[in-house]
Amino acid sequence: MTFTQALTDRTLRLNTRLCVGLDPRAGAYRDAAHLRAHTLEVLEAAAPSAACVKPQLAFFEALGLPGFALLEEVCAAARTLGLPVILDGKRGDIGSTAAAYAQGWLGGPHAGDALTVNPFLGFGTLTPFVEAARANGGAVFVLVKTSNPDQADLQGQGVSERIAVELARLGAEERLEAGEYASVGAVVGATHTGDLATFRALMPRAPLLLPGLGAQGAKAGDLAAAFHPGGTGAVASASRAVQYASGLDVGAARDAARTLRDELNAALGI
Ligand SMILES: O=c1ccn([C@@H]2O[C@H](COP(=O)(O)O)[C@@H](O)[C@H]2O)c(=O)[nH]1
Repeated sequence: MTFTQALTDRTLRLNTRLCVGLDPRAGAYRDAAHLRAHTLEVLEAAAPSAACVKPQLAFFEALGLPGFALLEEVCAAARTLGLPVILDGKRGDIGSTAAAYAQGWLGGPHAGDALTVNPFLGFGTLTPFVEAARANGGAVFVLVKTSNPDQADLQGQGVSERIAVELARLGAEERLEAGEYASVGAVVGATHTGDLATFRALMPRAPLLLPGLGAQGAKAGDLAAAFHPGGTGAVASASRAVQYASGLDVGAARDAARTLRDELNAALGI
């Protein structure tokens, strides 16, 4: 089963459109062992409410070698829990270096099922990522319009729309059954509620990753336009609002994930 098939399958089977972000912040813990234990506990607690999990590579890289070991553990635990893994690395470079990133993060020892990718260096530089994703049954989520206010500095002037059109073109290369999604997805901030319908329409076969739920102010009730009827085609992501819902209380993380899942479903009338 490919990443997008697994994501749709879990979305419908568990009735959840929530992506749980894992951003383990070293400063929140006594030591590395505490960080490791809490991160794995949150993952397990939130999993029943999650369609997928999104470890943010920056927080693992910041830990040095033990961070890579923990990332492998997180990916293995996610697979045991049946959770597709989106690595949030926002990689992008000239083509030959992009190929190395793609090899490492979509096929290497720390590989996820999907990777976030930065298109700033040009559409041609997406090719190694797309090829690696397709070869491995994985996916890429390309930055189209990020959730942060500063995105307007560079992503205005129709730039996001141009990226979306290119992603739709790439997705159209794939032979898909009805209800299936392409291996080329898009990151669209959940904070841009007024734009969700436009991007959904521009990229009909692309899975959408909507970060910004919770801590960045986006509300589950405002995201319905990103989904197809039946509640497929998108996942909304929350990291701090789950992992640190109430300090390091794992029960609160479990409850927060449940609440966000239910709020997303309520917005869709599901
Ligand atoms: O447009 C984007 C793309 C990625 N992110 C990442 O998602 C999480 C958000 O964390 P919260 O705690 O839910 O705010 C974080 O890892 C970002 O790097 C994003 O926020 N916006």
